Amino acid sequence: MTHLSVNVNVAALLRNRRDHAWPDIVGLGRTALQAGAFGITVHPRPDQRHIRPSDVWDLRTMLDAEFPDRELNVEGFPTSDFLALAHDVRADQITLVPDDPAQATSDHGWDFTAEKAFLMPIIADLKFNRHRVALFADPDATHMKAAAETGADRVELYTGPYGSAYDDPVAQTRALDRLEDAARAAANEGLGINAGHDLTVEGTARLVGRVPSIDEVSIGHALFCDALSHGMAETVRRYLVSCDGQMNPSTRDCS
Ligand SMILES: CC(=O)[C@@H](O)[C@H](O)COP(=O)(O)O
Ligand SMILES: NCC(=O)COP(=O)(O)O
Repeated sequence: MTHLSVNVNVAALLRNRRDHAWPDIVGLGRTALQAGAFGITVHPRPDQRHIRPSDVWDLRTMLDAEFPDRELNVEGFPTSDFLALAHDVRADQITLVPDDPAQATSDHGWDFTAEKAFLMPIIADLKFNRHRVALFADPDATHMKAAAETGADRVELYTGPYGSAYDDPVAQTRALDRLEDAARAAANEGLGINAGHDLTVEGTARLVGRVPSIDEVSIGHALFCDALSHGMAETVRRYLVSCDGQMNPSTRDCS
């Protein structure tokens, strides 16, 4: 079964628009977990455009008190501030992403060969402190040997090109083939496989149907769009069906 980790970045983006106490990030996370999500993902960026360190602490407090069997996945570029936060909140999983602070969003994986010397000591220290380490990776089978050589536990396959090809069947199939090849290569190197970015309820079902070995998908943007129409609990239930590789009977309505 592919685990679902709900990324709550966009709820924090909405909260910061007026900086009131709503939407309630922790409350939405709680509803997602109550509906069956395996975990919560956050990406505290340096400019705090959405998730703030205080949000991460609040989510950790809720998880410890109410869902000790679920996980907190903290994503970000390994600055000293980021690593200190991820360590101090006892992130179950830390997903290292090669984002420049000015980037609009995450849109590429690591250059594992060029960044190996930089990443290896960081990964070794995180694993020593009992964090699972995932590295954001382009879906390229030829990159997986170098990814494994960093010592990481998993790769998170970047699904942006796949997700954005929702209206181009040829491009979507090509992207899905790349993801399947990359996942196979990652598994052959002993890496666990996560996936994320621009996944929808339909795209997740197709992806997991093709690559059932995926350990975890982290989904935020499309899931919250759907939750505007269907509510968080029902939306999570739909994404859990997709994480089983099954198409939902309901259509995705992001209106
Ligand atoms: C790593 C990745 O693809 C996403 O998890 C990322 O967190 C998206 O960041 P924004 O929500 O800031 O676009
Ligand atoms: N790692 C992907 C993630 O956490 C959420 O990405 P998105 O669904 O908001 O594009």
